[in-house]
This record gives sequence, C-alpha cells and structure tokens, in this order.
Amino acid sequence: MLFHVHMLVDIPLDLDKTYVEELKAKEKALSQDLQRQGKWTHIWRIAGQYANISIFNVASAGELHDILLSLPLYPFMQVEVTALCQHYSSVKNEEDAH
Ligand SMILES: O=C(O)CC1=CCC(=O)O1
Repeated sequence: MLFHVHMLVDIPLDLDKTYVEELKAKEKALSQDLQRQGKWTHIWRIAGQYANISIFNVASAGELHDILLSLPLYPFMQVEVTALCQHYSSVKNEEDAH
C-alpha cells in the first residue's frame, strides 16, 4: 500500500542542541534504513519549510503507523497521511500500488 505523508517538524528552540543533533542523526539513520528496505520510497524537502513530503510503500496502515511513531523526531512533528491507490490513467506498473 502506498501512502503520501507530509511531515512538518517543529523542534522547540530551547531544546539542548546536542540532544537535537542526536535525534536528527538517529532520524536520518532510520530513514535511510527504511529507504534501503524499499519501505520509504521517496523523501523530498518542501522548499522553504522544515517539512518533507514522503512516499511509503508498506503492507498496511498499521505498519505505517508503527514506522511513523518510531521516528525519533515524531514527538516534534505534525504528520498528515493520505492513502494512495492506482489512478485509472496511470501507465505505471500496477505493482507500485500494491
Ligand atoms: O527533516 C525532516 O524532514 C524530518 C526527517 C524525516 C526523515 C529525516 O531524515 O528527517
């Protein structure tokens, strides 16, 4: 199942800088691990915002939920999830939508 996920990050300015850098490093490592597994298929920075648009290809909404809640920056994120399905006009291989 494909999901479009919008993540807006808002880290309090008074949070310890070292702690924040550790969180970001852990976030990057987990994100890249999930990308290599093919579960986090796209991540794009939204220009001018501390936010990203991501595409996840996972087995279920439950799996996506577990991934999102496991993100180190999750406590500082607003997350919006949109489930995607195949458009009848798409020429792309249907395997991408399953
Ligand atoms: O910086 C972000 O957009 C939040 C984030 C998600 C994965 C990652 O490495 O950073």
